[in-house]
Amino acid sequence: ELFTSLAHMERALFAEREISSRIKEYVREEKQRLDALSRLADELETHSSKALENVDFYLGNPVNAYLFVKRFTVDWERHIEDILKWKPNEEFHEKVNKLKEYLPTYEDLNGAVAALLRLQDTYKLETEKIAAGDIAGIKTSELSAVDCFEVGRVAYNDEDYYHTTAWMIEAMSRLENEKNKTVNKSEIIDFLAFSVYQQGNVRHALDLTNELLTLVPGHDRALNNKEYYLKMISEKEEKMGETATMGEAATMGEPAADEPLKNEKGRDEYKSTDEFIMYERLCRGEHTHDYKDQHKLVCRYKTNNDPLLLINPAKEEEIYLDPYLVAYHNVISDYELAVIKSIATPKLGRATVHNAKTGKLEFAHYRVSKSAWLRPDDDIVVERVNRRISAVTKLEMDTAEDLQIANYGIGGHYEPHFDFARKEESNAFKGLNTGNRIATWLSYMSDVEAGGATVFPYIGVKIFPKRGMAAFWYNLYKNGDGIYDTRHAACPVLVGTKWVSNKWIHERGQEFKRPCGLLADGLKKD
Ligand SMILES: O=C(O)CCC(=O)C(=O)O
Ligand SMILES: [Fe+2]
Repeated sequence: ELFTSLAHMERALFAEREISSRIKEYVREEKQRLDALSRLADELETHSSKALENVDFYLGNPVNAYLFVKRFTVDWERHIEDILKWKPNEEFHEKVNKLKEYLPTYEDLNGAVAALLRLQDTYKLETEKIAAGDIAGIKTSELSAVDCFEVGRVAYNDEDYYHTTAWMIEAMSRLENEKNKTVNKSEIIDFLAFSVYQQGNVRHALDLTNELLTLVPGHDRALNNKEYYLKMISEKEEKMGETATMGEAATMGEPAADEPLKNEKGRDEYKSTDEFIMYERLCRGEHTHDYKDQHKLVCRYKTNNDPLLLINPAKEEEIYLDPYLVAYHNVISDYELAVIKSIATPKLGRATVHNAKTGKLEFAHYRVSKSAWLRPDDDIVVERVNRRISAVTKLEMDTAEDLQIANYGIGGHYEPHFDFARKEESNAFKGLNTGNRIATWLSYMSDVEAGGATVFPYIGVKIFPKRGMAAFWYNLYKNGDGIYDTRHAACPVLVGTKWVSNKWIHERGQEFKRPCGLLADGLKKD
């Protein structure tokens, strides 16, 4: 009796000890979870308060924009969701889920990567430099191996094997230097092998697949692919005949392993036209044309004997003589710009701009019309600006078309076009009843940190935006013919945001200001 009872007691003591250690284990796990949550909260707080200090600066950078979107898609799914799910608290989850509505999605991730890759192409940015946090000399966050890997993966899903290869190679090289590896080497090789195969480099794909198999010996897909690649190579060798040696035959007609083929898929024919090539060169700020009249260009104070300009002359800089193209510096004040920006409301329009929410390029212009929502003072400011434009250009201001305001985000651009209607589009401005667009006044309402130039590919002119500056040119000769050399485009914004407004001036009403002529001339205003 005593003996059994003692045995019971002893078992009870063991149980007591076990309960204690279970509790301790539970508390340790809870602490870990709370530590992780608290680290996460700190991280989100640090990040958001730093970004909120200067939102335009922060989100105006394509790398920051990508990293921001990535943290709420890929990172969230990989690391954050688990921490939050662990021991759920319903009220907490309900609140977090509500806020998630405002967070970026995978669609945004695709958009951010697409913008980054488009900018990489237009501005010829090296993958290595972007990853090292250098965008055309502007310092940004560095990318980790997994950051590069995710860029490559988005490109891969888009069947863009050229960029997949470049970014996976960069991920590999970043991985070598990482103390805490952010991604598995085998995952990178897996994508890389397939993308170099898609680019036509079977031998390189085979080498990579062998490397993958040394890392993950039983990898099913790699084993299958290896067999397939070997078969392709031996078929090719047979075709090459007996004259070539084995090694040569296998690589003949293929690029060297370190020289991936450029994938042409998705690049429409337009992109290889002279015009597009010139457009991109000008966007990069390259010199494309020698201008024979360069020495004739002057800068001058312009008053046109108009009282408004006598007290405050326009600072005119000639850019081109035929077609006549000039810039006016500090011609619109910061206050006026602020008012014009504030009255811009989004409406469907006609330019390709970057939608920050979807990350896509879409048609959207901001249109200002003289309607009820204009505050009385705003109206006066718009009138005042129009009055100044009229004084400077010596043209009548018309209200046939509303002031068009465009806000381009990262990657936002507008491909080459004419502002006037061509003969075959005789109906273009019919409804307006004011004729064709005789001239364009383009106001720059913001500085742009990098990119975003207005370029004229036929004459080799590039104008880099400056806040308060305006560009002015005639679209039509005096006889009404269109001036085709005015074809122009807005380059993608590389860093920053770009605000412009277009004031189109029409033919009607200019009868005394700029009389018609019989000839295709009359480019000079005086
Ligand atoms: O934004 C620019 O630089 C040019 C815009 C333009 O050409 C237009 O809106 O018609
Ligand atoms: Fe235009």
